[in-house]
Amino acid sequence: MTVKDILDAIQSKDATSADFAALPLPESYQAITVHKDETEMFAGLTTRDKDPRKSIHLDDVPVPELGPGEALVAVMASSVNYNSVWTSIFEPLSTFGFLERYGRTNELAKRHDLPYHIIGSDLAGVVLRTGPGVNAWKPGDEVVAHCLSVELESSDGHNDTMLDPEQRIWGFETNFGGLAEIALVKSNQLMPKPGHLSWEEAAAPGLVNSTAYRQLVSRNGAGMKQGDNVLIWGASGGLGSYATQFALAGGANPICVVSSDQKADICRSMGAEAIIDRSAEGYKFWKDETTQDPKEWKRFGKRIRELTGGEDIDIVFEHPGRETFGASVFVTRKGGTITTCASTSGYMHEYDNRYLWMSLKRIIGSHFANYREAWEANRLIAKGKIHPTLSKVYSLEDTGQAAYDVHRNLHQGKVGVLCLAPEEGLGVRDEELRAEHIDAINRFRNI
Ligand SMILES: C/C=C/C(=O)SCCNC(=O)CCNC(=O)[C@H](O)C(C)(C)COP(=O)(O)OP(=O)(O)OC[C@H]1O[C@@H](n2cnc3c(N)ncnc32)[C@H](O)[C@@H]1OP(=O)(O)O
Ligand SMILES: NC(=O)C1=CN([C@@H]2O[C@H](COP(=O)(O)OP(=O)(O)OC[C@H]3O[C@@H](n4cnc5c(N)ncnc54)[C@H](OP(=O)(O)O)[C@@H]3O)[C@@H](O)[C@H]2O)C=CC1
Repeated sequence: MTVKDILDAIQSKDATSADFAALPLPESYQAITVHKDETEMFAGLTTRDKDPRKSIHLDDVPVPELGPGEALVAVMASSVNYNSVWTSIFEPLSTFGFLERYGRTNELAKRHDLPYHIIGSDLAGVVLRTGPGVNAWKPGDEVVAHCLSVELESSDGHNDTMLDPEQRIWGFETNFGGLAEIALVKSNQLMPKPGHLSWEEAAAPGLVNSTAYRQLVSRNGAGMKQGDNVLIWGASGGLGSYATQFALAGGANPICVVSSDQKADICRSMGAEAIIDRSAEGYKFWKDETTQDPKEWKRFGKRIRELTGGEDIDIVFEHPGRETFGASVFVTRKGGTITTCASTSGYMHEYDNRYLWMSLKRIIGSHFANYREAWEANRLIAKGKIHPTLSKVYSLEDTGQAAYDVHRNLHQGKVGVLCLAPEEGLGVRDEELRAEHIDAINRFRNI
């Protein structure tokens, strides 16, 4: 039995759940990995010079044992997230530390502590097997998986599953991720695959869409409301392309920051009007490595006021971090909110606290999304209210190049990866809904 037999079953129109359940599992499968004995390979290099193409491997790996409450999924497609870039350059720390720590928690979790890390935090595919106690899903179900892995044995996470003390991001802080032909997930990560999308389109939004939903829309994040001026950094990037859609769909006013004409055009085509090209306008918030330039914050704020008819920002959707955070705090209106989920350019932020406290602003930390938020975000995709922002699609063996593109900011929106899917465009079940939204679905393709 090989993965080819699994693919044949997925592509046959008449395979039943019983047929999938009867398929023997292969002994091994292909997966994108990083290796524990290579974690020092980039020592001494700058972040920019660490090349994911050198650390990312395509390996044959054994199928992991299936535990209670878990599912093995045949992965048709996945996508590249920035967390896989971090893993592949071993920053800010090697993810093998996460796997070791997880492995120490219980007997079953020991499976995750291996000398290789199968990465990837998105998937679209078909359930192959479910473990004891799983009733909601069965072999043959077409699914996407969100990346929240929690144990929920502590009451801390019972109101908001992101607050579980054993909260992990699947494929980053756990093993057996989605950039592979088969993945292991907790069954509570599974959600129905939106029927109007192909495998690679369905695999694209998961992580970033859910994160943007919590960070911007949810009451756990900024709780955006109609009319809010929302400053969105990287507005055509992974997170930003969903934040922009949420702002527009929610009646807010996105002020989109991008770094090229092409990206400005993408934001315009999504429906945004207020756009700032940070490259063309040359903002330099730091005079040198340790000194910021408040004059540049003011120039940036003035530009925002020009675009808003004199208004300041209600919500900043932050993730670049050190480079932009001082400006973000400054341009926020009295009582406004800066919500942050990342620090791509550096995690030791500096800002002038007088502008925060004197103007009663708030900084909110946000991370991925809880079970419910991830489900709500996926529902919006399934209803055609929010669309995938898939640009380019790579083969599994070219994942290193795909991660390189994201690391070097050469990409637009989301970058997809075909895992078992032999070509793009497969897996669409609802042609009618697709036809209704085809332009929006294709907006980012091949640019
Ligand atoms: C969905 C996608 C998301 C993304 O893409 S996010 C971007 C990628 N992610 C990242 O870049 C984050 C990577 N992770 C990290 O960098 C680290 O993961 C953290 C900095 C988040 C945490 O580091 P850690 O080593 O796990 O925690 P500690 O707090 O540095 O050390 C733990 C030790 O510190 C003790 N401790 C914690 N809180 C307190 C306290 N309040 N007072 C005293 N001690 C404390 C603990 O007990 C423990 O101790 P003991 O080492 O002895 O076990
Ligand atoms: N905590 C969480 O749950 C999550 C955290 N993240 C983190 O968020 C960050 C962004 O992820 P994602 O959106 O997928 O990545 P992308 O690279 O797809 O998009 C980020 C965009 O931010 C802009 N940007 C990058 N650096 C800077 C800078 N120095 N100043 C201003 N703008 C900048 C770029 O747009 P442009 O050049 O057009 O301005 C870029 O396209 C990563 O660090 C990632 O790890 C992501 C998802 C979830």
